[in-house]
Parts: sequence; C-alpha cells; structure tokens
Amino acid sequence: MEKALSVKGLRKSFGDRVVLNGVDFDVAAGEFVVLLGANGSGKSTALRCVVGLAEADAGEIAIAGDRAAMVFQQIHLVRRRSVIDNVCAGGLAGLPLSRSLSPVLFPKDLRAKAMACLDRVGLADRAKDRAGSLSGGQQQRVAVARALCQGAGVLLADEPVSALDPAAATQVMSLLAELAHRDGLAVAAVLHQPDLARRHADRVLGLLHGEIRLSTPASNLSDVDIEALYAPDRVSA
Ligand SMILES: Nc1ncnc2c1ncn2[C@@H]1O[C@H](COP(=O)(O)OP(=O)(O)OP(=O)(O)O)[C@@H](O)[C@H]1O
Repeated sequence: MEKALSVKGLRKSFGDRVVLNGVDFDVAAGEFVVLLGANGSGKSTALRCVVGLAEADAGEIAIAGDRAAMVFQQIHLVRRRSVIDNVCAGGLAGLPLSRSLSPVLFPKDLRAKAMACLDRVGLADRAKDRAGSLSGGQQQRVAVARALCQGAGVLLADEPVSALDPAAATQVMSLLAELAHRDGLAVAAVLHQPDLARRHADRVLGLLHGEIRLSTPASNLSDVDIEALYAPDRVSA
C-alpha cells in the first residue's frame, strides 16, 4: 500500500525530559492505525509534531500532499455559529487571502464543499443548527467534517472518543474506519481504549519509553501486549 504518512527518527524533548526517542512509523492511504501507550508516553506529542503544532528536535516527517488535518478530544466548535459555518472554517486556509479575511458569509463554493463534508459524516440535515445544540458525539463528527474540509489526505485524531458515551464512541470510530477504508484517507488516532482499537483499527502501534515497541494487526492485539505497554514493570518482573 502507498505510504501517506512516514515518520522516521522523530525526537522531541521538553527540557531534560526525552519524550520521543527516535519514533518510526508509517500509515498507508486507506489504513486506520491506532496509537496506544500509557499517560505521558508521548502519543499526543508525536501527532502534534506531525501536524506542525509542535516542533520536532530531529527526524523526518513526510506527508503525501504535504497536509495533515487533526481532530482533538476537546472539540472546539464555535458553539454560537451554525454547524455549516464551523465546517467552512476548516476550509479557510485553502482560500486566497482576500476571500478568507472576512468569513461572516462564507463563499458559495466553500459552503458546497462543507455540505459535502457534513453529508460524509451523516449530519447534512443539521447544517443550519447551532453547533452548541448538538450532542457531544455529533459535535465530534462536525469536527471531523471540519477536518475533511481542509482537503488533507492524512487525518489525525487525538483521543477523539474519550469524552463520548459508548454508542457515540462507536459511531465516531466507525466513521474514522470508513474514511480510511472507503475514502482512502490515512487515519491515525491516539486512543485509551484497546477494545475499540481491536474492533475498528487495522493496525495498532504501541509507544513506550519514547519508542514504538509494538506494531501488530489490530485483531491480534493481546492482553499481554496491552500489559506490556501499560504495566511494563509487571511483565518483565
Ligand atoms: N508543551 C509541553 N511542555 C513541557 N512538557 C510537555 C509539553 N507537552 C507535553 N509535555 C510532556 O511530555 C510528556 C508526553 O506528553 P504527551 O501529552 O505527548 O503524552 P500522551 O502519551 O499523549 O499522554 P496522555 O495519554 O496523558 O494524553 C509528558 O510528560 C508531558 O508532561
């Protein structure tokens, strides 16, 4: 499969704390990868380096089309604006400067693109509603639509379901899997739920002590793998 995202030798420290100590991984177009690891193992930092929110100390990051979009646990919609306006905001960077400066009324072509993204996440019928009136799960799907509106081939998600109830979490995970499998995006999500990774992802990567220590087909993820990531001292004792 074609690599859409390739990360090699990624290093990042905060002061004396080495968080990423040579992280290597790839995500192919059409693949859904989940990154697991204990609190503080550097999962978010790795995604933030890929999307450009943090600056890596060293390493190579290659992104097909040069652009990755990201969704977060904190959804950050503008609650008072309509759903469609929130999705349009994802496409602003793609407009010429003169058309992006006063986004009170978004251009017609951008609204059409945003509607297609909303349709993709199953929320076209809620386009005119206030974003704050949607449930948490629906808001996260709007955030995914906003990310899709950026037109990136790589979609990153940092704990996208941690604030959602089980049914909404399943819906968002199914959507991420579909975006990979049906639409050909490369999708990488940080999760704290190994069971959801098993059910929805293609491959699981495990981060420990600043390195990728596990790479396995998601359906093969074992309890021993999980224990080795979250309680390594117990496994080696
Ligand atoms: N901007 C920052 N300044 C200083 N330290 C940071 C910064 N961002 C992250 N860290 C530290 O880097 C380490 C890794 O953080 P990161 O958020 O990447 O971990 P994580 O695996 O995503 O954790 P969690 O599962 O708790 O979200 C932590 O020790 C954290 O305190």
